[in-house]
Amino acid sequence: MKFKSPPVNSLSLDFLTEFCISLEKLENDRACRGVILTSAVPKIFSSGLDITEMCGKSTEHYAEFWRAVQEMWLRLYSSNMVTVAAVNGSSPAGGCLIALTCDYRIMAENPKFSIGLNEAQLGIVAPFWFKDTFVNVVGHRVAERSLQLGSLHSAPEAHRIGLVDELVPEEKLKDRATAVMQQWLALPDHARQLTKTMMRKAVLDRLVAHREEDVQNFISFISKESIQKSLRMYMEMLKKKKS
Ligand SMILES: CCCCCCCC/C=C\C=C\CC(=O)SCCNC(=O)CCNC(=O)[C@H](O)C(C)(C)COP(=O)(O)OP(=O)(O)OC[C@H]1O[C@@H](n2cnc3c(N)ncnc32)[C@H](O)[C@@H]1OP(=O)(O)O
Repeated sequence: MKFKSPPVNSLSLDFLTEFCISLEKLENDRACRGVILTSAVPKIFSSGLDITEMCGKSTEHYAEFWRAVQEMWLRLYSSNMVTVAAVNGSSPAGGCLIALTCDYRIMAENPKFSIGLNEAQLGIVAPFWFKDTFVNVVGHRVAERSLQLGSLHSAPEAHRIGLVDELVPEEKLKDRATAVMQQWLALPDHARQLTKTMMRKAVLDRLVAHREEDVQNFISFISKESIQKSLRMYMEMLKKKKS
């Protein structure tokens, strides 16, 4: 599956809805046992949640948007398919979450590409299920430091801390992702799927049990004037960086 929402594959409500529909179709297709996620946009895997969806909108819109973010994560983290992220560009925040939610991450070894949960840099807080997914990949200490600092890690550093499983030259990314997929698909599906469920169930159950509470927390957090101001300033900073 190739993300193609230029300029930066930001995760808008439309993007998330289409992503979930595509994932559901693949999940229901018995002939499909695995999916490789990558980007058709040069240099960017995904720029994370679309900030414009979280600025100056109604409470109803925030609720709908956040439910779509939750749905994307719940479907991908609990997928029966083998999921491999072929990270061919930068991947901050929600983009990093997508990669973390997969079974395996391969990143192009370009030191200009960065990845991480940088929410703190925007003055926002990564929700508990972003944090749980991160901890499950890199461990508590690395996750804590990285989250508090809102670190964006260069590709080599991301590999060193275990955020990505391997680095390959960009031109070899597709072949390597295919080889990894074949390796994972060589196992009997039922054994691999039950193991995956066992490893991820507690974290998935936690969001399922607190889903509506999480929506309400998001709404009250994002509606605060101080948070809206931080997001507006961040968007302005992104635009200024260009000029
Ligand atoms: C107490 C507990 C409560 C818990 C409550 C939970 C609250 C949680 C709330 C939110 C969680 C959010 C997670 C996120 O994912 S937030 C998004 C974070 N993303 C980023 O920080 C990335 C920002 N973007 C960049 O760093 C760069 O754009 C980059 C991706 C590196 C690409 O750089 P470049 O190629 O140079 O492109 P430009 O910067 O020029 O960008 C092109 C245009 O795209 C716009 N843009 C970029 N990113 C986003 C985005 N995420 N959303 C919307 N729009 C984005 C950018 O402004 C440019 O627009 P324009 O051409 O009009 O100037």
